[in-house]
Amino acid sequence: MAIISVHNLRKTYGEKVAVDDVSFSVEEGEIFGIVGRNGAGKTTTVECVAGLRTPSGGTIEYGTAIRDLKEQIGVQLQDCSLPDKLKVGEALALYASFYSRPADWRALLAEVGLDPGAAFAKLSGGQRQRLSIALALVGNPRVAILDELTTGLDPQARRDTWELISRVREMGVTVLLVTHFMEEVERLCDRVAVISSGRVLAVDTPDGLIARAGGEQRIVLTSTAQVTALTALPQVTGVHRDGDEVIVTGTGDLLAAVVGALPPDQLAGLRTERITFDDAFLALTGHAPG
Ligand SMILES: Nc1ncnc2c1ncn2[C@@H]1O[C@H](COP(=O)(O)OP(=O)(O)OP(=O)(O)O)[C@@H](O)[C@H]1O
Repeated sequence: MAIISVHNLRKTYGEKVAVDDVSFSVEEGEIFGIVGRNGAGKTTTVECVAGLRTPSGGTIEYGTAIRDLKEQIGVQLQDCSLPDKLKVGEALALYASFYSRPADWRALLAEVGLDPGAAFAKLSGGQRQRLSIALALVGNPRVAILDELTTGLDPQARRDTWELISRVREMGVTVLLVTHFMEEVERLCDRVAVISSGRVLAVDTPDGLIARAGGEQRIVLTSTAQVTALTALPQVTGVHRDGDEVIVTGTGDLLAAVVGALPPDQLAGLRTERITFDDAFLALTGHAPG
């Protein structure tokens, strides 16, 4: 049963079409990713889902678990900011007072690993993001919308935040995650909608999207390899140099074809690489994420 179903969503700001035609459904209990580069329409889409913006067209349906958007959809939007001197515990207590059935905010703070006595100004980037997750959860929502949570975080803080997002799902909260980090999508999301210029290009599992990239494989060789011998192979779809390496992409039995086409001394350092969600994104949208 879908907890959120978006049908042909459109949102314009004057002449500007921010969201052109977006449709997707989020199942209860999943982490659903919305991925696309800057300006693709991700934030506008989730703001419409959260009831913070009025769509210009299309419909958004909610499952029976959502009776009141404000109560049952918790939102963490980009750039959370609070008064410098406000303490973490005070912020949680204040936000809890907005809801009819708030979570136990002390337990929530323990879960995200924050000291209730810490002042907002003293928090690191990662701690601020953990606070924003706690604020999104304090109303005991059924769905949490998390928008670009890990942008600007160092790798450790990003990994900690990913762990926390997994725990949010384990608490039974459905997560709608906006991101342009492909690694985040691969690690966290059950399914993902790829958005470009206000339109959905694909909705699938991360693995499904990778498979859609044409079942392409990639082989990396040292730069002494004879590129012309490779481009003539029917299995090869692309050859390009990247610094000291030659990257060969293709389909079918690419490895055997490449090994057969080159003398052994040119096969030194040969390795095969897994196609990543990054590659799939590139194949779908024609441009790199971010
Ligand atoms: N209030 C607004 N008024 C006018 N244009 C807007 C407004 N909000 C967003 N836009 C424009 O709509 C388009 C989609 O913006 P949106 O913020 O939804 O994209 P996004 O995918 O979330 O991008 P980002 O990753 O940069 O946040 C952009 O071109 C943006 O400049």
